[in-house]
Amino acid sequence: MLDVDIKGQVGALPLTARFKSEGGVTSLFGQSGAGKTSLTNMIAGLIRPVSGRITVNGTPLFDADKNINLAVQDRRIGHVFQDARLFPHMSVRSNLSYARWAGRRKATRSMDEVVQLLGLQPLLSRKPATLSGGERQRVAIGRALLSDPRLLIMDEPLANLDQARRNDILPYLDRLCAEAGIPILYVSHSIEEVARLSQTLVILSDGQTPAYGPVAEMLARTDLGKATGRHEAGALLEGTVSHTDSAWGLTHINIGGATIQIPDLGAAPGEPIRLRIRARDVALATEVPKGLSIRNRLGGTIRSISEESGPYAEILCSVGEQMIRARITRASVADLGLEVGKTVTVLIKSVAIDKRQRAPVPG
Ligand SMILES: Nc1ncnc2c1ncn2[C@@H]1O[C@H](COP(=O)(O)OP(=O)(O)OP(=O)(O)O)[C@@H](O)[C@H]1O
Repeated sequence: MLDVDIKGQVGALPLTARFKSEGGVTSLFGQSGAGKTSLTNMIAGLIRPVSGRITVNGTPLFDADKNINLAVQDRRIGHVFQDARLFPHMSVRSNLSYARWAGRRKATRSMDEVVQLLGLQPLLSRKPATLSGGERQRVAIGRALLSDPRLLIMDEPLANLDQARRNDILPYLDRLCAEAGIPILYVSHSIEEVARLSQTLVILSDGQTPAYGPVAEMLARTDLGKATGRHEAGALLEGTVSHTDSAWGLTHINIGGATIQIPDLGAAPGEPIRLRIRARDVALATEVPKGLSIRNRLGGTIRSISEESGPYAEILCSVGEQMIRARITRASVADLGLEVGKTVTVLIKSVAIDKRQRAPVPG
């Protein structure tokens, strides 16, 4: 449980942050300069807020009214930065054991467990300079975990990696987020990472937290366009694998009352899956179309239409209990007579959903 309600100042930027999360992975999402790093530095004790309080699992780290301001080392926060910051002269094994020693606590996780979780065994005798950026970040995460933190802060851990290295490390982050057993604050300006890894999403915009809540709910909100970035708009569907049609190479995902077909994921029936569907990959029809190549045709109801002046409109549709966003032209909205409450067929191209957008539902 993470409870933050603080005001502070970083250079010229006044920062006011208020959010609560029930644990698991909380993502702090915002554009560059929104104040993400400054906020995590306040939580970690590197910058002092002017007022308010910060509580992790019931322990106050900072409370201006009660004059509580725990020192950085007493906050027990594992901090993973964009650059791994490993000791260059030490092997991976020594970097990990140093963290354990520096933590000086009875760690809840053994070295073997952490090595296993992050796939570090083949790297143990190597020096940081011989590792790839993704491998270095995995070691940095392992080191942070071994200091037995009460909270793990990851500040854009993938920011310095190219797409191929990101794809290498993401499955480890999936496991970490599902199995870490401690709250994680994950800072990112990639909506893909946020949608994949987190349960709670906190939006940070111009030093303010205008909204926070369950990630699927937040991504379905069309009023947060400025903070989340329009081009990335999409919605998160949660479902389970029904079966894979190997003749056509398609996995069928049950999203509760409807099925979506996507390129074969190699996932077993029953496996929980998250799918981020980008708004620009969704089209709407007022009648069930015939002679169309798009396989995913879901019955939906329009719940909101964004008021915009540009050429595009964002439409939020409910499909069963889930929400899907469509980005279409305002001209189409007018031509088709789309309005709130109208039933539509939601069309999603199967090929638009690739493996990079698939994500397991964190446990
Ligand atoms: N020590 C400082 N002194 C003065 N201004 C600062 C300081 N640190 C940060 N700022 C300013 O505060 C604002 C927020 O910076 P911050 O690094 O927290 O943003 P961010 O959301 O983490 O950005 P990015 O995604 O680019 O890392 C920026 O305008 C930055 O220039």
